[in-house]
Amino acid sequence: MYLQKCVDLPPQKNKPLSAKYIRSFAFPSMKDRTPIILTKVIDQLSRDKEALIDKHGKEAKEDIKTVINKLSKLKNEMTTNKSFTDITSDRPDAKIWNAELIKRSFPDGTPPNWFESDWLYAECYFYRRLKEALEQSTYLQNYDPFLECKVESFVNSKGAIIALGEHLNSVLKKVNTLSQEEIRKFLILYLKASLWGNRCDLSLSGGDAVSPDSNILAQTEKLDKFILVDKTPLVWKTLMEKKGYKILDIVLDNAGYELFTDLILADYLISSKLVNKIRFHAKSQPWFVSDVNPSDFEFVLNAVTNDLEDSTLNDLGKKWRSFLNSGIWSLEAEPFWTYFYDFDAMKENDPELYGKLGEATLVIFKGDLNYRKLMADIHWDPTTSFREALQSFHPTNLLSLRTVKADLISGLKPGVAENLTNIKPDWLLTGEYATIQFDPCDDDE
Ligand SMILES: O=P(O)(O)OC[C@H]1O[C@](O)(CO)[C@@H](O)[C@@H]1O
Ligand SMILES: [Mn+2]
Repeated sequence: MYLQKCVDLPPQKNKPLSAKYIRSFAFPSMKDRTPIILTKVIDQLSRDKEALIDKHGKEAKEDIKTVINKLSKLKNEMTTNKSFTDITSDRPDAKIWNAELIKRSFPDGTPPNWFESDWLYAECYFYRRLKEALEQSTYLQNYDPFLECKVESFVNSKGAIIALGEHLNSVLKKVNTLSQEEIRKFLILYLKASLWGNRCDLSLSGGDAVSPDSNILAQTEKLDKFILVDKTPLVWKTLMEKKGYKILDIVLDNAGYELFTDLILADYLISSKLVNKIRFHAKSQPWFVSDVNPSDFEFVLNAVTNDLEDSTLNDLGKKWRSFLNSGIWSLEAEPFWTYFYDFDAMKENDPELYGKLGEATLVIFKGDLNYRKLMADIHWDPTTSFREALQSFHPTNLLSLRTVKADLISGLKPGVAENLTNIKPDWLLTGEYATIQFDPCDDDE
């Protein structure tokens, strides 16, 4: 039986998460959630078939059929726990994936599989296989099966988007006369809006739309009790103490509403002169359903600029475009973000990117998957310090804004995790709770 090697255990202390532990979130995620995501991709392709044929001609029909067959085969491989196969692709990253497959093979040479591997590796491999099927086609090379649900998430959040946009606009009108205290207060407010934006990922919901409360700014205070660690004072201190030219990196998570909250924060940081330049980091391929690709970034910018109902949004959109044109903002999509690597592995495997992040005064990591990578996807004792859990990853001052959606965490005070387990056994999985965690730059110590 294919699940024979799974054990009836919860995640194991100080070990990477894996679907082999039946009482961990990785198990139902690999058994049910990922195959559902794949089924939805196949359904989406079937729905888009006519439009794709209209666009590319009837030759596309066979092409779509071949991709659907490959994806159905992938689903079967996953649900019957088949061994992983090499990535067949001309893209340079294939070599890295294929070398990893050998590295992770069992002692008898059998390649890794879906349920016994580390969960992070298996999940990332899934999205790489999805891309492989598209890459091998003629007409679907750049097809994004998650595009429609990402667009929908933006459209469904319109109320919250307008409210946030108008709030920022009214603050920026008086930005030059704000006191230090007011500048600090609004920084914290927009950091929290961006944090709670992370509740709206579409991977946990399997692609179903999740809409934010349209009154998110009024909500942030009420939500404070769900923030288990709040290091916002250190963000303020860091930005205040550092003099001269300040670069901020934002390692983005989800498209749609969450991206909009990130752009609001980024605008505020530039307009209040807390930083001088912001580099956004997106994913270069469809990733964990709702993660931002460069085209999703473009979509949000265009949607905001051309919004027919709200001229405040139009003004923000024009300003954001000018930030991009002048280089005050930039958008990058380095391959490292769509590998299987955790961030402890960055220094060794992408020293250039590690060095680049080191140029920044602060790097913000958004969301749950980035958090998992920060933690090397290890089930730490919850009282392990955030710093220790980061292991070798200390490129510069680092901030994580995460709503808690997977069974790992660090930096909690003794007793907090146990208490939450008593009152809400699934507290690690629902996105209701959040953490704002900070690691200072080594040079500052
Ligand atoms: O968009 P986020 O916040 O990274 O969340 C992604 C979801 O995907 C996972 O990383 C695993 O599928 C979960 O941990 C989380 O539910
Ligand atoms: Mn995501």
